[in-house]
Amino acid sequence: MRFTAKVKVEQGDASGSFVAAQPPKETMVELCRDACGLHTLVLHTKPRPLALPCKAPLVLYGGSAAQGRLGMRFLAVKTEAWRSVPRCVQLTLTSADAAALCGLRDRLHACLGGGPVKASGHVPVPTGSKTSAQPPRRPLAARDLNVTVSEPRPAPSLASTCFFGGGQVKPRPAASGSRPASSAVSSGSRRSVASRPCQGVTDLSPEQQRAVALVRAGKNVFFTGCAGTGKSRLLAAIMSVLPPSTTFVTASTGLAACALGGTTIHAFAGVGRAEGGIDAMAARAGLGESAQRWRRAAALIIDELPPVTRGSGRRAFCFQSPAWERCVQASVVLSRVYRQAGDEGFIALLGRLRVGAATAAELEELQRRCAPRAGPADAPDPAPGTGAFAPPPPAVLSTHLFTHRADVDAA
Ligand SMILES: Nc1ncnc2c1ncn2[C@@H]1O[C@H](COP(=O)(O)OP(=O)(O)OP(=O)(O)O)[C@@H](O)[C@H]1O
Repeated sequence: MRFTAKVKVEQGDASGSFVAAQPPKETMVELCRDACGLHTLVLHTKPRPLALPCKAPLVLYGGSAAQGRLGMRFLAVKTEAWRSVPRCVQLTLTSADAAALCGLRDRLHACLGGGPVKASGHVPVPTGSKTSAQPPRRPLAARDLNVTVSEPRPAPSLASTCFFGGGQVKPRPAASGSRPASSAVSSGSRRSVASRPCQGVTDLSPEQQRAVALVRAGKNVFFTGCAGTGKSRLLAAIMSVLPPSTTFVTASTGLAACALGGTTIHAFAGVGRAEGGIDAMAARAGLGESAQRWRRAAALIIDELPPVTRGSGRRAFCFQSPAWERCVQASVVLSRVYRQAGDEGFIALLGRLRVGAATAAELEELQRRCAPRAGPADAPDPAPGTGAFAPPPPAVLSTHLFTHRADVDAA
């Protein structure tokens, strides 16, 4: 098939970030087959045509084709015109001839082995091409996301980070030994690890170095430790040895993800709110861009692993799941406390707090050091937005940050 449309071409680099865009131009568009039977989309641009092989991975955005607009994204393209590196190419076709756009959409969808085209929204194309000589890739299946949670066992830790390398990681070469020329890490909180300088790995403690070595070896690693044991610092060191284009940094809550400059694990996985059971989640994860993320990921970092629950079920940590045993190949517990070094009593108290073993006297002592609240000590928290809220004198008017939309709505 052959027709004319206004075509906007955007090019991305190998990591999928767009680096160049050409404004929409009236262009002859042709869908043809090459000698091997592979469908190729040819844009008759000048000085030479651009031929894009219609094989996986290709994502169609066909919901607006009937309104005269069709989008598509080709990943890992090597073309005659751009010989050097694999590219991501995104096309936006607009045409008064909506029938032609719908026809092209349906042909592409069909020739890639797709099912019926949805009337609206993204049209994800299965990643196996019937016409390609390559064997089709296995779609993501429920077993890829098997996270069945078992009966809880005693929780070994609270704040923790998990790294999944899956053996495919190609780490950056080992650090040269000197610290990079950038500012030092601020102590205290897990503020923006992503924006922190590359830590280098030589000034790490032996246990931190062991974790980095395991990551370099492509193991799936879990690391944890009390407050101030250098988890954030270790995470920064791990991130500095991994290639950013294939490393995905996630956390279980939006707040923790923001601090890392990453996304929530749900957003990365493409499972929405993780509703509808494992098969439904796997189906959602296998669509469009989330499937591409899964396939591109050589390393996955998950920071903060709070206990989770399904409905009114009992809360359980992910390391209490049988899937944990299958996935995690090494655990590292950081034992040396750096931040509170020298205050053994406080370190011990933080350790007990972490496992819920602090005594009533210790909790009282901590309460005593908190800023005073307005009103009687046992009064319930005033509800914001009800007019009952009064800033506590002499007061620090605090900002409330919520990680869940429901809490914001309820606040
Ligand atoms: N190997 C190390 N050598 C010297 N100082 C270190 C080392 N590792 C961590 N630190 C310092 O210890 C302090 C606490 O580190 P970090 O914030 O990484 O701990 P954390 O375990 O993430 O703490 P929290 O659980 O409270 O978030 C920081 O000031 C950090 O620079």
